[in-house]
Amino acid sequence: MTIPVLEIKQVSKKFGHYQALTDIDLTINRGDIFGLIGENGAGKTTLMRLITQLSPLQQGQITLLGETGSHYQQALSRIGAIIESPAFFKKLTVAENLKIFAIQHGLSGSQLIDQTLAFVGLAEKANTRAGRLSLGQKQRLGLGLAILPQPDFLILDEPINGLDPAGIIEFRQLLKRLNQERQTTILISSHILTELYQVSTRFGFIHHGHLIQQLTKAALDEANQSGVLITTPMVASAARILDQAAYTALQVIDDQHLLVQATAADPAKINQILVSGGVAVTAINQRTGSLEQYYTALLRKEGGK
Ligand SMILES: Nc1ncnc2c1ncn2[C@@H]1O[C@H](COP(=O)(O)OP(=O)(O)OP(=O)(O)O)[C@@H](O)[C@H]1O
Repeated sequence: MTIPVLEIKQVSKKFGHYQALTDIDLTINRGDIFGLIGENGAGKTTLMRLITQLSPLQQGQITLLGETGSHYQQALSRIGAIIESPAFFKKLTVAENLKIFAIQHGLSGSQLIDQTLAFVGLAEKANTRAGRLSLGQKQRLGLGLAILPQPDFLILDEPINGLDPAGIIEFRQLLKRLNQERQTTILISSHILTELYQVSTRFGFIHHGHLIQQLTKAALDEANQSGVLITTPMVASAARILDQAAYTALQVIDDQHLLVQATAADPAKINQILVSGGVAVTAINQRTGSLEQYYTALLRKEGGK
């Protein structure tokens, strides 16, 4: 059964005359890891700030964990968030930071703190001042603070920024464990699309404040099928000729690109068929689909509108 954790309806946001978000409709269901993708300034942080009420909602409706209006605050106590950089007291130790956060949130028990330290891999740094942690350890402390209240829903804005490759992998594993072991639903933004692809179960693309597309990982994989990518100024003729030559799984990506969706297709043979049919081929490549390619193609389409 799908249970919505977050329902955003027709949300728009303006800063003065600047329209930062326009008519956003988005539902995140329990168990999702929702990857939010967009260029710098697209509106990702603004959306997260609206959800967490760090910024006032001007237009539209947001329902969080089934609550809206005057009960929204109650729902907020059941979520964890890292928006922009994680905030903590630099002069206090890691354990003291967690303790203060626990007190602020009406949580008690050193067991919870120990558990959280172990979960984020900071048990050995419990008595280190937070300001002395490495960047990756700081990110983990940020995550520790966010998950301390055992939230149902976690909002993470660029949580892996600045991490080294090993740190990124560790962070990914932490998020997957949270999702699988504690059924935590996660909304995460990142510019590292290879990483976002690994961790997310659904994706949403924001462009100039519009949510231009949402899709599941399965749908993305299907749309992103590997195959042979043909670049040609004669896409329509190329498609007709290949169809006649029994290449039926064809995807016209845009007016310059055509994909033959068959992993076993031979680029040299396809090239020969096209050239002998009088089609000019600018380039022909074996393609392995990726989130990055999908996103680039989506932006190309948006740019062409
Ligand atoms: N408080 C504010 N006042 C005025 N403009 C703002 C404010 N906050 C955000 N904006 C503008 O709204 C737009 C969206 O910003 P936002 O921070 O949401 O983008 P983003 O998608 O998170 O980008 P990035 O990937 O760079 O973090 C930007 O053009 C930004 O300059």
